[in-house]
Amino acid sequence: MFGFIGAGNMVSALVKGAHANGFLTGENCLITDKSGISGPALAKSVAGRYLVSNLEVAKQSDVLVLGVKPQHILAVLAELRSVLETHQPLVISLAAGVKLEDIQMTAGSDVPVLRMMPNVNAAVQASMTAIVPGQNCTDEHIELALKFARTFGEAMQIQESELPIFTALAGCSPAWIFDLIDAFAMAGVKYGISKANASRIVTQAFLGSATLVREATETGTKSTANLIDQVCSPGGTTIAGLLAMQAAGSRHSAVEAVDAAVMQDMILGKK
Ligand SMILES: NC(=O)C1=CN([C@@H]2O[C@H](COP(=O)(O)OP(=O)(O)OC[C@H]3O[C@@H](n4cnc5c(N)ncnc54)[C@H](O)[C@@H]3O)[C@@H](O)[C@H]2O)C=CC1
Ligand SMILES: O=C(O)[C@@H]1CCC=N1
Repeated sequence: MFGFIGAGNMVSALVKGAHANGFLTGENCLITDKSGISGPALAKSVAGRYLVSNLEVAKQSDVLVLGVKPQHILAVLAELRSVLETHQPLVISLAAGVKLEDIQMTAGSDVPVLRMMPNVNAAVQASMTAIVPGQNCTDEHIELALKFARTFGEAMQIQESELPIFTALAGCSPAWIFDLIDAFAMAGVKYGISKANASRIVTQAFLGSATLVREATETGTKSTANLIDQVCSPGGTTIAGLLAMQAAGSRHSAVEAVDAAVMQDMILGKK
């Protein structure tokens, strides 16, 4: 049985993806949340069960996914500690920043705990998800977590020290990419194209470009630099635009975004 505490943006995306895959069904999915609004709606959408109590969900779950904000996760775990110690479900934390050490200490020293960092693209089964197992996780726990994560996209096991940068590059980057898509679409609007058409055009450009990069790098045929050269005709429109974009700080702004996200991860971990 999979239990979810919190039914906000991330859990909704993840449950939707795993349900579309057929992994989560009405039979193996329990959901609760504090608002009492998003939880019942999410449970209904996947024919799962909504329970009002975090404790009840913890008691009935073999895998317990904590989808509350980082600021709330330790309080939620503390409230569940005695049930977790007796029942020992695999506890999966989605929280950015909050360290395994703190999760373990609050959940109980024998409880298997694991950090998972998915992203909102899980809703369309296109997440890039990392897992970091805690000291009590067996090979079976790790396999189960990877199997679960692969129902809503790609997954990899990493070290906890790599999680801040993974969170920036995979967890946060969808928002940055949505913002870029919106910015290019607005430029289209400036030149008289409707926002809907401009968004459609730009979205297809992002999709196609990502697909091409993946194919070229997986087959080892071309690097991203080769692909850039392929589009920039000498004296052409692309090189003029690319140099303008770089002069405006596009490369630097990508690094700045990552630096700020990594810094915020550290701040969340200290709270
Ligand atoms: N939104 C995203 O793209 C990603 C979020 N995450 C992580 O996922 C977690 C959830 O983030 P979001 O879904 O964006 O937040 P959200 O604010 O959309 O959802 C939080 C949910 O937790 C529930 N909640 C709050 N306190 C509770 C309590 N005491 N008991 C039961 N339910 C409670 C709320 O009712 C709500 O359903 C965070 O820890 C975040 O770091 C990780 C990767 C990506
Ligand atoms: O903004 C956040 O803190 C969460 C973690 C990664 C994406 N959203």
